[in-house]
Amino acid sequence: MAELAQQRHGKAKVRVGRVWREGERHAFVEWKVSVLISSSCESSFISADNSAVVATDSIKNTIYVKAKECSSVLSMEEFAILLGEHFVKTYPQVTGSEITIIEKPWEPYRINGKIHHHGFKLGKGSHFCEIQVSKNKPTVVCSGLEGLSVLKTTQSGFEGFVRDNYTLLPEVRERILATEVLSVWCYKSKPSCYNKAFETVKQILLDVFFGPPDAGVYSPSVQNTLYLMGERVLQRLPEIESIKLSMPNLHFIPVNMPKVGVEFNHDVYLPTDEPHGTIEASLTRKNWSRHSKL
Ligand SMILES: O=c1[nH]c(=O)c2[nH]c(=O)[nH]c2[nH]1
Repeated sequence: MAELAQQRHGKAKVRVGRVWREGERHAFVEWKVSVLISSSCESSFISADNSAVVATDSIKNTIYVKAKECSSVLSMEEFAILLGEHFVKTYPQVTGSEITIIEKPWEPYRINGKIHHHGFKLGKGSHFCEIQVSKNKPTVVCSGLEGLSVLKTTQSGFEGFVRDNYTLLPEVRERILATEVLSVWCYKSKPSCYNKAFETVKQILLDVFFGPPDAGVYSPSVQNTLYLMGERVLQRLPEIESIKLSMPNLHFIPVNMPKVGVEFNHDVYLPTDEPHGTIEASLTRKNWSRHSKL
């Protein structure tokens, strides 16, 4: 005979994106929420009687319901407390709950000291370079930026694409646009300072992605935004010969579960990394000639 010494169940790593759109500036958080509840449901383990089990699927749904109910911005600690209390208060058989939340450190984008109304950035991105030295060819100098995560909570849509028997995606003029920018550019002449050129390119990419801090700029597709970002770099930095941009479309899926009281109103999202759209392009100057691997 075995003794059931301890048991818990719950749902782990439930991803939630929450946007609050009151006021002129949007607030946004991205959380990964895990819940474990202690409850008297030993009989589920021992004798296959599930009558006391709060399904882990319901636990997951509850996270989205509570995120929806939070009508103004709150800290993850406050959210965890109200979520944990919900399980303990709602179900007589639940004696305890453990809530763990990890928050992605999205921060509002700042342009010249002004806070962007709906643009967010994660980290700074890394600077890298790729140099090719040959005996009988000029040295090729390419620099790059990787891991620059950016997100805007509005001013993005995607319409007018192919609709056929395989299409489910609705056309939208309002969605979250999130990506992690990877870019490599190659020089045709030496800039006065490589580090300064890197900072300028990064600033241009960010400025074109986000648009002005108050109104932003509408993105009709990742493709168009990517092109405009690269084009602006070639316009502003004559020493750059070509630029490649790769921008995954990191989907924020609307959470719409009317049966449990979550009607999507551009507020609660399921953030995803995989699968993601893959959008990439290389831009060169019109009279560009030198061989490059771009
Ligand atoms: O900006 C986008 N470009 C696409 O090619 C695409 N495809 C898709 O499903 N969503 C999007 N969004």
